[in-house]
Amino acid sequence: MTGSTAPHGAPAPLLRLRGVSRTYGERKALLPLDLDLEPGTCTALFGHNGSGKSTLLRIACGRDEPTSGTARFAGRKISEDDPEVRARVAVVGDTVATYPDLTVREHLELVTVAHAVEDAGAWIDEVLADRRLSGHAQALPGSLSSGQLQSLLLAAALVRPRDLLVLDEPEQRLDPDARVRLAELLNGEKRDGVAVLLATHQPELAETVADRMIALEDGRVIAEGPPAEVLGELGLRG
Ligand SMILES: Nc1ncnc2c1ncn2[C@@H]1O[C@H](COP(=O)(O)OP(=O)(O)OP(=O)(O)O)[C@@H](O)[C@H]1O
Repeated sequence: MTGSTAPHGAPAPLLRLRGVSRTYGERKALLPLDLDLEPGTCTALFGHNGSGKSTLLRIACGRDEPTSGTARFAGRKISEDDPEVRARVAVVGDTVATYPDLTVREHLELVTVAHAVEDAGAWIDEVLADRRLSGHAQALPGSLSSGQLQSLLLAAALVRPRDLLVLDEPEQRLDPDARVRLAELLNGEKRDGVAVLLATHQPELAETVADRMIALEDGRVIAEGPPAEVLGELGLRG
């Protein structure tokens, strides 16, 4: 699915943003920027509250349209209304949205049915175990801790097919052990050829998983490059 190749032989970017900006009324949430994301790579967005990370992620997954510029996924304008985008782009948002009357397992079953996943039972068991949720499979969301709810959001993205994984601060509410396992998970996604785009407030996560880091401030790119270099520029590293 991700095997397209650019004319010069390098993998074609799965996600290509060109001159993308977003304005809300008078507020410039995002100034024009470019971003290419290739299969099997991870780009991390970093910046203070309100710097524009979620705005960029919403455009990248087709939930919002840029005020200017173009956002393309696999060569076509990205929109979450596009069945191909819904089939290939998995999103872990920054807010927890669950059905209060469905168990943890039923949430994941719902996702696998929607995405026509075959042999979903065993796969759901595996994802539940990886996210340390096996003992809560029959629990309703209201009885979960905030970290367990976050793990459920991650699990819902993992039980379905995906070529692009977009995550908004996936480390939030997770304990240190779960954060280490999150980094392992994202590196595994890259090995599987998934393109990963995440916003994070955790420099260690960016350094462990990201090939490229984009630091934003007031909607503007203030540093961009390998995470160690960007964190150095920001004075957040040795
Ligand atoms: N729907 C909206 N209407 C008006 N302004 C918005 C809207 N969404 C975001 N903004 C503004 O755009 C700017 C960027 O917000 P955004 O949510 O992208 O920041 P962020 O970097 O993700 O912050 P955080 O780290 O707090 O999640 C902020 O000034 C915010 O107030």
